[in-house]
Amino acid sequence: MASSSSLPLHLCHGNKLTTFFNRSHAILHSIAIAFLIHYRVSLFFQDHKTRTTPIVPLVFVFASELLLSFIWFLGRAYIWSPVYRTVFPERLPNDEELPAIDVFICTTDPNKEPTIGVMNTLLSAMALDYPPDKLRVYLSDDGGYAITLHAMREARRFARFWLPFCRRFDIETRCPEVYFSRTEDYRPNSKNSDFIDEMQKTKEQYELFKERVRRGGEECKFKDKGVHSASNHPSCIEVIQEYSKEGLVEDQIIEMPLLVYVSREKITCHFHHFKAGAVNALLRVSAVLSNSPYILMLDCDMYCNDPTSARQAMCLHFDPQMSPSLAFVQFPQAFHDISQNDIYDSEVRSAYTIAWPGLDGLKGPVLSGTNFYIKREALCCHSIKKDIELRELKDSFGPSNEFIESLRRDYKKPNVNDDGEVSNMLLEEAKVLTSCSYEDHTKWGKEAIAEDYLTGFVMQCKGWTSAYVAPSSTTRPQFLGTSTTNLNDLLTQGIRWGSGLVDVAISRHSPLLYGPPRTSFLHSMGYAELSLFPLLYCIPLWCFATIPSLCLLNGIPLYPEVSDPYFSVFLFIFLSALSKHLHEVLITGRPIRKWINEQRIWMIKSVTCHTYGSLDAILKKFRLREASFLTTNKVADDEQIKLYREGKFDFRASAIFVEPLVTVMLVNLASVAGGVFRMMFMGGDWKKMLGQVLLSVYIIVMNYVVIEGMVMRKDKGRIPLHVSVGEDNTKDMEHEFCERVQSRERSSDTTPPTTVAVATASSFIRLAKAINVRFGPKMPLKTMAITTIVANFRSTIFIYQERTAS
Ligand SMILES: O=c1ccn([C@@H]2O[C@H](COP(=O)(O)OP(=O)(O)O[C@H]3O[C@H](CO)[C@@H](O)[C@H](O)[C@H]3O)[C@@H](O)[C@H]2O)c(=O)[nH]1
Ligand SMILES: [Mn+2]
Repeated sequence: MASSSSLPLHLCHGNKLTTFFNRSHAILHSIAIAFLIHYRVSLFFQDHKTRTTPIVPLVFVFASELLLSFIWFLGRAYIWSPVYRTVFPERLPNDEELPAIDVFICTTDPNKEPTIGVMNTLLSAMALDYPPDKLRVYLSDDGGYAITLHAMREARRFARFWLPFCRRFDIETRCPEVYFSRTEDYRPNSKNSDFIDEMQKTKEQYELFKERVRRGGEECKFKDKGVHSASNHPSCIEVIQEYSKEGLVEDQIIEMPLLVYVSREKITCHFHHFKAGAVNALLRVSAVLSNSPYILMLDCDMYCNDPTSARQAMCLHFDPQMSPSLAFVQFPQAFHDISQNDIYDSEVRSAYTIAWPGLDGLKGPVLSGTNFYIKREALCCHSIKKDIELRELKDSFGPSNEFIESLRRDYKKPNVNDDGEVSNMLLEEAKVLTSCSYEDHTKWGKEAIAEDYLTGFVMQCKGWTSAYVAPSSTTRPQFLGTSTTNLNDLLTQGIRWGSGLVDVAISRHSPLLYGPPRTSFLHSMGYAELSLFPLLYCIPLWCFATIPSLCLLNGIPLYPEVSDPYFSVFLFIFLSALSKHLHEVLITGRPIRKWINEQRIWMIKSVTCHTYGSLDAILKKFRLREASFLTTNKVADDEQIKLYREGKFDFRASAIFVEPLVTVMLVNLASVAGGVFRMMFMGGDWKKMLGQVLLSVYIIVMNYVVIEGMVMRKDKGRIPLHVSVGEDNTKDMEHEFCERVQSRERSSDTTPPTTVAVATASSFIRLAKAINVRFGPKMPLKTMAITTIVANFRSTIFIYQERTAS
């Protein structure tokens, strides 16, 4: 592939100064950690008679310190040699030389993913600045809803107005909803009357389109109600064709991408692998229909915000040095609904500004589920050589001859005639390819061929590389989606991610074990950080949130005395970690407030979704739990948006999320109060306890919003006095559990504990209930085991309290 000029298509640069600073900091911090380890280890070797602290809390705290240090160490991979890329799409060769691209869009549930939104994504992809005969857009509808198919036909009809309009006036915003909802910025030359006319006309057509979808939606609802079920339906594949020529000049030919609706077969009892399964089905269908060498993957809410993204990606795919091994070009996930304050860190800043550029400097970023241009070859058939046996291929890819043929052949044009008609034979084949049983006894089901993080990792272990292109300060984000901007959705999504990542961490593909011979150690470290962070944050953070404070309450010191030189080691590590984070936030151009928000949400996530996610993964490993995929809600709730914009936490979240927060807060508040009381009136030694006081105070100050939600706020988003649980089927379980706890409480012979201890204990019960609710309905026995452990933890505290008192 020849470039039209000798100028490079892209540049790749690092930042020497920042890298030098980061590496120096890493070394300094490591030395401090070495001192810490030395201090702790020597404590263990001390004569147990002179050691004032009991061994159990010490072991927990030391283990937590080690875990946090370890995950910090893994994260150094990101700062080691990050790179940033600039692309020059204008230097690409002529359009004739550009390769074809299949665009995959996945949707599943019109109730959570409004159809108009999905169609906007579709239209924005159709309107990409790329030769239309080289774009083929596939929409996978996992629910198989008639409304989606209907809307797609309407979208094609509207595209006859939208596409020419965008091309003629070189419109940058090619998502119609966004374009028409803007008041200013009707570029390019708003004064041009021709433009105004066209714009008005297109706008009218857009309104008409929405109206038709809405009306059709009602009819479809009726239809869908009858025989249809989202988890049980036959496959349906349709190449969307010309609707009618109404409203158009006779021989007006508008070049349009091929548009295909795909709904794979679903049978209730057949496991369908969620999005990964949908993508696999798309891979097969598109192989027999168009077989484009490149694929763009999009979530249904991720619209193309910069029409040049395809050309940007080609700048890297055309680079003769990178191209042979380059599997995919990843663009960041950016969101259109992020507020100034962003209390939940919905933009996931650290991933897209630190981790991805960091990995890009090693061997390439993680496959992020959406917004990437990938080589088809890298996804399924890189190992195909001409002499491979047909039988072998069928064992891997299933019985379809048509599909296997596609592995060896380059399609110059889609297997569709000019009127958009496909032969019946091919449609039948496509149906076979999307049937539930097609994957049986093949590699499709076993090797999760399309499962973002793992797919990317395995690919890179096979020698493929990837590249990351973030928008510069002067260019637009390439894609924009809907983020999770309320606590419940955020943490629910967090459970799924945590569970998926830890899944990999405890599998045979665990990055540190599977990676090193196949990919560099640094690169494996980066991958390991990503897969382990939910697990390696939740354990230490639970420990730090409870053990030091409970020890403070009981007058047990865990950290060196203020006068001890080792105290400064601890202080240094604490401050060094915080200031490094602050530095990172500032160099990525965010305000200090962002740092506070990230610290807070890090703690909140660790004790909630990371905990549940890790638990989920571990239980799945032992087959005690089934995989699940709760689709993220993309419907905006005004009340929620209002709270998010005002920067107020929305605690109307499931009890399983709110309970742990309340627990941790109560424990720490009680401990600081009790600890200070002890020091002032009971002759405690403040010098020994200062570390713990500081830690608890830090937790309380950072999570002040929880206290505010508990006692100060009066709006709907506050934490209700009774965090009631809405799930009916868990009610009985919960009731039974409460009974048991209460009867045990009644029969216990302990003397009434202090009010502080009651508060602590009762919040542990609430926590136990929360865990019970999450894991209850599916596995009563195991849940009981877990809850009993937690409840016993509570009794342990009681006993502990009594012992130390006497
Ligand atoms: O059974 C399913 C479930 C989901 N989806 C689609 O998968 C996409 C992602 O689902 P969403 O609920 O939006 O999840 P998010 O957490 O927002 O998505 C992030 O996390 C996913 C992995 O958990 C990645 O696959 C996504 O690309 C990434 O954006 C959506 O288009 C869905 O329609 C399906 O096609 N079939
Ligand atoms: Mn999403």
